[in-house]
Amino acid sequence: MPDSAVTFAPLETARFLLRPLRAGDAAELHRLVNDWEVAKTLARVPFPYPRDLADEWIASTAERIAANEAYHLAIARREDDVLVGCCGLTRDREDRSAELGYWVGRRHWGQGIAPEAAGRLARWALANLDIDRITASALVDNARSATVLARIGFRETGTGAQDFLSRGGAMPVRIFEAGRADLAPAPAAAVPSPEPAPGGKPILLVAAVGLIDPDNRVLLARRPEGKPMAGLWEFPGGKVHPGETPEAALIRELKEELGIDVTEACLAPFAFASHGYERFHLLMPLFLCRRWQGAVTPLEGQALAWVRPQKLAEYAMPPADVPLVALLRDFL
Ligand SMILES: Nc1nc2c([nH]c(=O)n2[C@H]2C[C@H](O)[C@@H](COP(=O)(O)OP(=O)(O)OP(=O)(O)O)O2)c(=O)[nH]1
Repeated sequence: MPDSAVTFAPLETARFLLRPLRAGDAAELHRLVNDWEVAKTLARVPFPYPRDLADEWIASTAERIAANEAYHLAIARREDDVLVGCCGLTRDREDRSAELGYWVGRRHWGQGIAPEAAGRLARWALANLDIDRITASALVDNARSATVLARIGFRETGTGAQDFLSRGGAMPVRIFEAGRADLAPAPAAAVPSPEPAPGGKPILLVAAVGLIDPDNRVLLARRPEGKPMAGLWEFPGGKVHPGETPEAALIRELKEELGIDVTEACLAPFAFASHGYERFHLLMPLFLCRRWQGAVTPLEGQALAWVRPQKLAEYAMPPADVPLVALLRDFL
C-alpha cells in the first residue's frame, strides 16, 4: 500500500514525532532491531531478523492503520527525523481494549524515550479510540520495561506466560494495565478552583447543556487528550467561574468551544447531576437548548456527535451523566 494511503496525523511529544513507518525506514529499523539486546525483549521479533522482514512489516503497518486495527509507529527525532525505535498499539474490539508495545534501539537507550513515546500513544488512544483500557506485558527478566510502564502510569495486575519468537518458546511475563484514571493528568489540574469544604470533598460546579437540533438529536462532545476522563463523551459545558451564574458560564463556554451564541432565555433548566468523584463532588445543572445563533463548530479540536436519544447509551460517558442520559431519553 502506498504511503499516501495512511492518513494518521503524527503525534508530537517534546522530543519526538510518532508517525507511520515508511519504506525508507526499513534499513535503519533493521539495523536497530536486529540486535539481540533488543530482539530478546520482543515477543513477535525473530532473531536474527531478516532484512526482508523489515519491508514486509512496514507495509503491513500501513494497512493495519488504514483498517483502524493497529497503530505501529516510528519514534522519530523531531529535529532530524532519525528513527530511534517503534511503539505500537493493537486493538481488541470485542473487549474495548488495546495492547501496547515499544522498543528503542540500543544506541538511544538511557534518554527516557520509551516512557515519552509510549505514554503519549497510550494517552492518545484512550482519548481517541473507543477503548477503556490498555494492557502491556514485560518479560520477568526485563526490569527496565516494567519501570517504563510504571512511569507511564500502568498498574501491575498479575503474571502469565507468552510465546517469544526470539527465545523459541513460552516465557514468564508480568502483566500491566492502565485505564483513564491511571493516565489522567495530575489531580491538581482536575480541580482548579473548588469551593472550600472543611472535612469533605470540594464541590465542583459545572454547567452543561443538551443542545437539541431540529431532528431531535442531542450534541455530545468528546473530552480531548490531556483532560481527565479523556475520550468519554459529554454534554458541552464547563466549570462555573467564581462570581458567574451557571447560565453565564454556559453562554461563555458555548461561544469558546462551539462558536455559537446562546441567550439566557433559550436555556431551559432540565435536571442536575450530583456525583462523587474521587477528588471532588460534582454538581452539574443540565439545561436544554433548541435555539442558538451560528454553526456548531469544534473550536478546540474536539470530536462532536449529534446523537439520537435512543443511541445515547452507546456512547461511553462520565459516570455522573448516566442518570441524565436516562432522563433525557425518556423526555425526548
Ligand atoms: N462539560 C461537562 N463536564 C462533565 C460532564 N460530566 C462530568 O462528569 N463532567 C465533569 C468532567 C470535569 O471533571 C468537569 C468539567 O470540567 P472541565 O475541565 O471539562 O471544564 P472546563 O471546560 O471548564 O475545562 P478547563 O477550561 O478547566 O480545561 O465536569 C458533562 O456531561 N459535561
